[in-house]
Amino acid sequence: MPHNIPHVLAQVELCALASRKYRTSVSEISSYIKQRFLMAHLVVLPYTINHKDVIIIPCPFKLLWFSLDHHLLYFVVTIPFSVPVMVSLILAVYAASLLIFPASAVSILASLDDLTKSEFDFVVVGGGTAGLVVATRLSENPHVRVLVAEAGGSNEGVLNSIIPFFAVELVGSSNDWNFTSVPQAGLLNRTLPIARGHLLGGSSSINRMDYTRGSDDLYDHWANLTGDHGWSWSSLKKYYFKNSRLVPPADGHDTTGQVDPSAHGYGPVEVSLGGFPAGVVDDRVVNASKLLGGRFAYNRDLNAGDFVGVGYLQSSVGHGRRSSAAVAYLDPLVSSRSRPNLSVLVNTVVTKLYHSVSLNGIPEFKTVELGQVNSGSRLNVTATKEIILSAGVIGTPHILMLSGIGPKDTLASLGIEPLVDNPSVGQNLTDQPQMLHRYLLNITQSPDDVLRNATLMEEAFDQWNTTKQGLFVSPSGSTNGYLRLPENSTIWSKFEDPSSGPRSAHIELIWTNGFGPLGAPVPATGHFLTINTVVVSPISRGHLTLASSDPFAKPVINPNYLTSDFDVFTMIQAIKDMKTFVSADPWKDIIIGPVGQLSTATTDEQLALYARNGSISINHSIGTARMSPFSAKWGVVDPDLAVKGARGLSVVDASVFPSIPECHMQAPTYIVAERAVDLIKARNGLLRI
Ligand SMILES: Cc1cc2nc3c(=O)[nH]c(=O)nc-3n(C[C@H](O)[C@H](O)[C@H](O)COP(=O)(O)OP(=O)(O)OC[C@H]3O[C@@H](n4cnc5c(N)ncnc54)[C@H](O)[C@@H]3O)c2cc1C
Repeated sequence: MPHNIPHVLAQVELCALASRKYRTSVSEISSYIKQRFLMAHLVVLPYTINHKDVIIIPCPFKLLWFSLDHHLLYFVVTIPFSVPVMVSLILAVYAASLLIFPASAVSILASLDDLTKSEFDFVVVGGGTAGLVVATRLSENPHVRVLVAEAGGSNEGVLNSIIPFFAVELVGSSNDWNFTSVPQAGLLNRTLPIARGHLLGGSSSINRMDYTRGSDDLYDHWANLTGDHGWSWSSLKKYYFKNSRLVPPADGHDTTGQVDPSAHGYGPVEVSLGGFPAGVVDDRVVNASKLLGGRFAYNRDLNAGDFVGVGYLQSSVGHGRRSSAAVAYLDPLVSSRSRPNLSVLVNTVVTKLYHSVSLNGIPEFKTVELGQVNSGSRLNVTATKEIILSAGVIGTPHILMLSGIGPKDTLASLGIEPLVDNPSVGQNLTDQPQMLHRYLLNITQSPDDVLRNATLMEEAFDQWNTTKQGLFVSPSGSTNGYLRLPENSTIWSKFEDPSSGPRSAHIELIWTNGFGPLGAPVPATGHFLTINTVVVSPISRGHLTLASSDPFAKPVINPNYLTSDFDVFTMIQAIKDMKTFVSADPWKDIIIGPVGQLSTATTDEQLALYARNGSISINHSIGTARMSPFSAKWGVVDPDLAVKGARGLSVVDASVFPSIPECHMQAPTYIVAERAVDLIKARNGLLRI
């Protein structure tokens, strides 16, 4: 067959192009394409339309077009003919595509006054981690009009959000909602700051960037809890792959044995290992893990399904810069001036949702009320197909209750008309308590030098600015470990295992070279090792409720940290594990001793007091609009993420998690959002393939 050679050449060309685009290996892209298209023969001509790489793929059987994601558009056309006919057809498709994709851009609107339209197919409330996935994916279809309303401002030029090392500077800044918990009974009545991102990208723009998807047990547990196999590990794999891709660390070091490339996908969020490895700490962590084995055994890639062991931390960082939902999903559309059917309105608070009609006593929500801080003005917009709440674990239940969806008596007591009596709204608030511990090290150089010296700080900044190399390319900490409680632990006589299964952990340890994170005052002398201990499978549950019917008043937040004896026991075990770990041989030449209360707390009673005195939030709250089976009387959304007892309204963010992932939350949030897009498309007749 004369066209065999072009077929082969073209397939190679497609792989090479996609490989360049996704900065991953040609063989990975090749195997992805084979899986995805299942086509034996392809002829491919790549070229550009409106700054987008477009690939024409003639194949023998089909004529259809679809988009793989917002980076690449694929046109698949039937070409059983000669080359001239094929070229004519390609030109025809090109001309048609110019009509389909006119050269205009996504609108980023700075205030309500800039909004010229009042009707959209979908209104997404909150331009955060999940919200931007939903909005950018739904608007891949040029006929679908999407509005995102985000309370915070743009992520553009927010240096602390761009430079990985400065992440912790964002907490407590104007890019943080700066919530505060009520006094915590389990923490000696201390109140705690609760951070949430207040800018495009939401918490993915201010988080520590640890990128962990949790174990296969976790998602299988979710499938059991919700009665929907679609939430299982095997079903969700494609959505995880769709979210992120592995890129080389900023310093380009050889990562063989530090990560499993086959466990990673091809999505827009860039994920990498530490690009400024702290050899003095990292090597010792890995050596101690290999030496101790057992509960501390080395795990090459914690994101490959088994989430127990010690390994190299993966972060949502690419080429020395944070890769947030805004950077990965939205910014490419802005810079390529594409997606005119997507409007993103910033500095705008969603104050309430209104229902239009009630069918069989079930209210249908179509109207979103928009407002601005320090302004009484309000504007209503309509979502003809669906309103999607992606305002996060605090914002989402807050808006639900303001709109009359929540515990009837609470709403009525605040003068809000109860439309859907649902006592689960705002309940089940679950977060992981963490502590930071310090050891004094016997070394002469560390990041602490930079933190206490303005000139070195400036030099490090210049290095990052000019070369995207050096200390600032990574968040602090490049190794972590997930441990299960010992099987013979005394706690098992009192509590059932709250974890998702044997491949999920109870404890996390994170090792950081230096007194970090920034924000804590660094002592004038000395070099330090910081270790975080985290209870990742807590039993304590909190709740959130309205303080008033004023949409700008902050809600009452009670995470109830360390109110379960299980959580206190687990934190104590975590501290003991940390001590065991740093007493291993590889640390002997370097550790002088613990700093502060850690050095005096030895008995369980003293450690419990130390834990209650020192625990803070790791900002991993979930579960305030929990997902439950269709028939369940508890829960806020069904397994398709539609709000129970309402029409036209769904929730897509970390508030729907049916149980707490024993990991960090951004990857599970992205996974939920990527699947949610298909669920929303399916019920609105928008699925093309
Ligand atoms: C300081 C910090 C550190 C963290 N570290 C990590 C980490 O290292 N790794 C990890 O995996 N996870 C981490 N997390 C957790 C993780 O980032 C979040 O769980 C996840 O991003 C939540 O995504 P979301 O879509 O549910 O909410 P968000 O990303 O918070 O999005 C909600 C959006 O809605 C907007 N919004 C809220 N209310 C309204 C309203 N009324 N009107 C309009 N807009 C509104 C918000 O401004 C925000 O942009 C961290 C979180 C924080 C805060």
